[in-house]
Amino acid sequence: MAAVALKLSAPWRSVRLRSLVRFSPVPSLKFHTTASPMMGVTVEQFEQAKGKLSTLKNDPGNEVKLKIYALFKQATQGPCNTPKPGMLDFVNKVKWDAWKSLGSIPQDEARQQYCDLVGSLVAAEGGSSAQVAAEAAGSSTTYQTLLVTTEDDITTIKLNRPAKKNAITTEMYNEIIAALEQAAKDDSVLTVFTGAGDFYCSGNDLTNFTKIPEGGVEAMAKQGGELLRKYVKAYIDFPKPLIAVVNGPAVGVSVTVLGLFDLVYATERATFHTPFSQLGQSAEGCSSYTFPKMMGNAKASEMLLFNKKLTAVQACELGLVTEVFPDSSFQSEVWTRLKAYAKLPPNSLALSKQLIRSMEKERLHAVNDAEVERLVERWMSDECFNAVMSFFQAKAKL
Ligand SMILES: CCC/C=C/C(=O)SCCNC(=O)CCNC(=O)[C@H](O)C(C)(C)COP(=O)([O-])OP(=O)([O-])OC[C@H]1O[C@@H](n2cnc3c(N)ncnc32)[C@H](O)[C@@H]1OP(=O)([O-])[O-]
Repeated sequence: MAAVALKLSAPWRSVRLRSLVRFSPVPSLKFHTTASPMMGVTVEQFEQAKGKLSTLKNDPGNEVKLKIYALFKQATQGPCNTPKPGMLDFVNKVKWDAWKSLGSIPQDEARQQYCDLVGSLVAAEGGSSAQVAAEAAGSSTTYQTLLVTTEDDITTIKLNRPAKKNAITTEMYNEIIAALEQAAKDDSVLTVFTGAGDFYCSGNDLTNFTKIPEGGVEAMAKQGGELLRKYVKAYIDFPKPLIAVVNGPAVGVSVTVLGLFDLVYATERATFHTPFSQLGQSAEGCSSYTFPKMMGNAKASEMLLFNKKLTAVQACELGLVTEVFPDSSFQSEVWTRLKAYAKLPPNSLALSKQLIRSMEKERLHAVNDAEVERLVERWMSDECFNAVMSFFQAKAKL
């Protein structure tokens, strides 16, 4: 999609660009209610976000404009069910693709994402209370793969590649590290991780293995190892309460690092899967230490060696998840609670967290180093190569 969208490039406010953003049928929104907050966004807030869009001075780029268009359509009309435009109808085809790529995400989730995205664009231009967290240090970093916002003393880092089930690309690892560094420094009390769309995260993006640098597979494995070490370190050293709002299935590295969070809230729809041996790989995210510690060797081995996928309730029984919520009330219950927690004295919270973690820090860094060393070897193995190839030949799905 990116390649086609680039061909649409036009200056902000040009006729062609306007046709992308304004194309949306604005009137007659089909909401069930006009007042009740759904996932924290009211119809009024959605309308305000729509109004703010026209005040943007800078062109956010075609990728973002398509995303805005798609979220608007999804928020107001639901999933895309219209016929696919013909191959030669380029503009309508990329718009249709963008809308279709949102799959079946609910209208309230789309409305939330729409407001988050518009809010972060407005904030990046310096005009909103919904501040982009990355701006705190004076540099107006915007993220390509994340939505990062700070509101009600909570910095939220939302993985934002719903069409790829939030699989983590190399760029995304780097952005998450940067977002965590920024959240550690900003004024927020809590930092929350969550995913856009119906998945929390499908783990490491397997296309990372197909980008072989000049030094070949060995260089790719070494660079990947360094990035992973830095990534996991960012969680180990994170100084404030870190909370996962697991909005759907979670796979691989997104599950293992949960052992480094302070609270994990999950919808009943979530599952937890670490299919390392199936992929010819080995445990990471400090899970070879945190999982046996929290659930005992036998249960941890079932997950880390034998790929057992846990339901949210099972993960809660084993101590990986703090609490499970019905899917229908997940967002409202969790956010109500988090907003109340964010009013607690911030220094007391941070210091207590650091006390709990401090005994473990050195050990966790050592575990991270050892796991990365094993993985670098694994990534050069035939077992791993064959598993990744099977995925791309569509032979294998978890
Ligand atoms: C770094 C440390 C070591 C490793 C740690 C790990 O995390 S190990 C764990 C590593 N993780 C895995 O092995 C998970 C591999 N993924 C799967 O097995 C399945 O996609 C699924 C079960 C997650 C979802 O099945 P579903 O039928 O509900 O949805 P769908 O399949 O239609 O997906 C929609 C689109 O997303 C794409 N996509 C999704 N995930 C990935 C990914 N990780 N990568 C790349 N792409 C991914 C998928 O190709 C498709 O793209 P398309 O065709 O539209 O261009």
